[in-house]
Amino acid sequence: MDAQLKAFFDQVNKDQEIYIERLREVVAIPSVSSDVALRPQVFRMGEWLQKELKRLNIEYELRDPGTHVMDGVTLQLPPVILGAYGRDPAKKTILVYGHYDVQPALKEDGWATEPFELVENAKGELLGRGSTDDKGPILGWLNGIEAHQKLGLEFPVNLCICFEGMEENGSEGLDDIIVAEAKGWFKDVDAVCISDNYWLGETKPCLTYGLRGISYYKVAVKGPGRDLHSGVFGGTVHEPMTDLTHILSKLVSPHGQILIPGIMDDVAPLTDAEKASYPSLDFCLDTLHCAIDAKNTLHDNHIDALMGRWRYPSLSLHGIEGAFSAPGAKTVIPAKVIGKFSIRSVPNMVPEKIDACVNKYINDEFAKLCSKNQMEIECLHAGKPWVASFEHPNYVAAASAVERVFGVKPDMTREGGSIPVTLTFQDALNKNVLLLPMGRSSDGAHSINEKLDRSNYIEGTKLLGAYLWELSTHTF
Ligand SMILES: C[C@H](N)C(=O)N[C@@H](Cc1c[nH]cn1)C(=O)O
Ligand SMILES: [Zn+2]
Ligand SMILES: [Zn+2]
Repeated sequence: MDAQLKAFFDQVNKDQEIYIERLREVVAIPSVSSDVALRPQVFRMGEWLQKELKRLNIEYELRDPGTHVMDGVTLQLPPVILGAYGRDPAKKTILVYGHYDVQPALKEDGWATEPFELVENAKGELLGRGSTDDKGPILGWLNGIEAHQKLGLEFPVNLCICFEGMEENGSEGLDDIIVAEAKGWFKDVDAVCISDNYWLGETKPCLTYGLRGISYYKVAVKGPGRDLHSGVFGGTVHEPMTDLTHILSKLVSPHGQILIPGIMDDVAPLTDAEKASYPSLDFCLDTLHCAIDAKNTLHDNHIDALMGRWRYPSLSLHGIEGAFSAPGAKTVIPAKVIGKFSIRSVPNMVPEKIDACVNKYINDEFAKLCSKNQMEIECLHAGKPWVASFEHPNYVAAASAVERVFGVKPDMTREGGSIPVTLTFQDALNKNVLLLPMGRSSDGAHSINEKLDRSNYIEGTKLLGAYLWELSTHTF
């Protein structure tokens, strides 16, 4: 295996410019799943991937997740792409999942460069929406296959692929497809790997065994039949913005404490073993400050900060649709406003209980206002938290691969973000799931100036390949 891996690593080094051009091509496709106008671009990105699978002789089929309603419009959901590279019964079959949709991005949000044009800066950062989340990692798997083909090297495992285009928008329809394919396309799967999260810091790779869940809400308040002049009507009407901001201010304290009764009841207690696992992690407050480009952290020690990030729930306010947000001093009373917030959940919280607590509390708080406006709460999507066993050979193989590529043992981490489908894979396939991140903590996923460092992309491509080689030597 050593000789094959060396050849593979050399090939990846040699082809790095090709990989970067490939990343440039996919970043240029604005596959934003949460934007009605950009939905065709998500399909375009799916087509790009299908072409690539064909080029690499990867057998594939599409699954149609159906339609959904977004912003009052019925839309076709982008296809789930199922691939199979090799079906040799003598080899292990590893399922890799990734998503080809991205978060929204506008230059005027504060990007230094055009978000959908890949730019490499002097620090070797590849800037562009989706570079780290999750187009770079998806390409990492495909680049690895290409490198093996160029070398005429037999692939060490059968690779089963599941790429979806709705992860950033609730993975609508995917759970049903996974359950339906558990005894179909996924029937031979031995283990699952997802590369869609980030290192804890800047230098040390990690393996991730936990994710928070997410329950995403919108609260709409509507009053007058149209927007009003605040000079003419201010002081005469119940203003929707006033009601909404009052409700939003009751959800979470400025110190991050969730104020909804019952929400914290099911949070798994901290065990001694878990407590003991924090000090050895390669993480400090400076790492966090560097990732957020500021020092306004809630906690004054890194262990509490980590716990706040991945083992306790949090509630974030995201925005208000319909509110005046342009420059200038428009004197409007918006007729309808929609507040957006989400709760990141942890073991043993369940979406149904979260939903019951949120609905009761917001209805009670709105009733206290005695407002003549109308208020409606809707959960847009919900996914459960996930924690796996990292004793499994899937993790052992990944740890060996990290040592081969980076010369260090990885940290074992959890993640504050959510990939709801992770738990579905674990439960429906009854197989171990591993998160093997490619990018760094400072990559700015979902934020402005998202990037993937050239070294993370290239070494990460080696890591994904080395992991498959390591897996081929384990029995499970
Ligand atoms: C961790 C993963 N790369 C990610 O970004 N997941 C998203 C999923 C999501 C849910 N609603 C919208 N997006 C996240 O954690 O926000
Ligand atoms: Zn994301
Ligand atoms: Zn992602």
